[in-house]
Amino acid sequence: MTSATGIYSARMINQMHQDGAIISAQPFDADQVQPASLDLRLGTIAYRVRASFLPGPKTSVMKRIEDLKLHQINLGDGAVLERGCVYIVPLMEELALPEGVSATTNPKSSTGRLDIFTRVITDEGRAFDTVPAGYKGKLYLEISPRTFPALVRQGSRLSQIRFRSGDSRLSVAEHKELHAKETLVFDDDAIVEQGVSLSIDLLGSDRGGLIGYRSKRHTAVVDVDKKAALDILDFWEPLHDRGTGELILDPDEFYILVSREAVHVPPDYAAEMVPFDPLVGEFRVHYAGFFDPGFGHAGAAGAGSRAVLEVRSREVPFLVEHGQTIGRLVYERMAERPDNLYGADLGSNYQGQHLKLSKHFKQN
Ligand SMILES: Nc1ccn([C@H]2C[C@H](O)[C@@H](COP(=O)(O)OP(=O)(O)OP(=O)(O)O)O2)c(=O)n1
Repeated sequence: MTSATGIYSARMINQMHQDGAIISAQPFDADQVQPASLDLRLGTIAYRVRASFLPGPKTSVMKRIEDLKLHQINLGDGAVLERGCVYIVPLMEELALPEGVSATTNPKSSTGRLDIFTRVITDEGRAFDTVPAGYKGKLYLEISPRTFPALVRQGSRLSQIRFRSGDSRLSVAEHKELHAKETLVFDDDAIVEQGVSLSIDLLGSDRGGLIGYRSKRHTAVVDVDKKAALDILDFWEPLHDRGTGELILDPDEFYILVSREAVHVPPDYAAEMVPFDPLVGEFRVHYAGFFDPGFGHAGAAGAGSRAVLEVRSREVPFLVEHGQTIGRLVYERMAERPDNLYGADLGSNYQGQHLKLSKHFKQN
């Protein structure tokens, strides 16, 4: 195994699996290892709990589940997870990480686009979605569908994990340098600081004024494992610009919007979208997410790819305007260039996307 610092590539993830650092009773699914991440699979049982929690030092997740459990559900034949309820599911993958290798987890983009709130918890964990270096033990997924009831089963993949050694996030100067060389966002006025800023497109000029979607309430169930199965209009209300370039976010609603800028992740890098500024608390990109090496890369048929924004207002109705900054893409070095890039024959769902709902909907 190479000792290079940075995000682990698909090859290095497979190597960790062979070396016993990632343990799973069942072999990986064919497309489970992505260019710079591994999808995590649900195990056989979901525990419905009264409240979300972090175990903290000296406590295991199972111990907390025993205290907070309402009932348990077998996922073997599939089960519907209800809106607003909190479930904890032990995952099929376990870890025995070498010292110096840590990991972070994040909902898959498809999960975020369905407003299914998910976070990974570890034994003795003090933070969500954070796996400390050298962690040995099980992984658990907290799941809470916020908008649509979700049909899941053993093996469903709702979240993903990224491994890294050291910290290879780029500094301000390195972001500026990489942007000058590779163009990270296609915008003449790009703001490049600790990451590149992304703003909202509320004109939809290239889509006949379609600016996004607002979720409907009281819908049918979404089967998380079925692609292109659902009619958009049964679940979403399309939103059109009426010449103002503005939108009032209702705090009780969930929105899918799109970035104004096309984005680019060069092959030797991975990126993560984070809220623009935690102090701008009125609205946020809800789940943000991992961006793969090669996303938006012309050499992987990605030129022009936009970032999809899952947006919620916090407490009050909040007016957002075309071009308003909403998120930040922070770049990190890969430990090595992945053999395959996002979009290059990997069955990737979102390469080259503009405004795009999750893969579960029939796209017109
Ligand atoms: N808020 C976000 C998060 C991610 N992405 C893009 C960049 C990612 O490289 C791509 C795929 O992300 P995931 O791997 O998280 O998504 P899925 O696993 O659901 O899709 P795929 O099967 O295509 O990998 O989507 C996006 O446009 N907007």
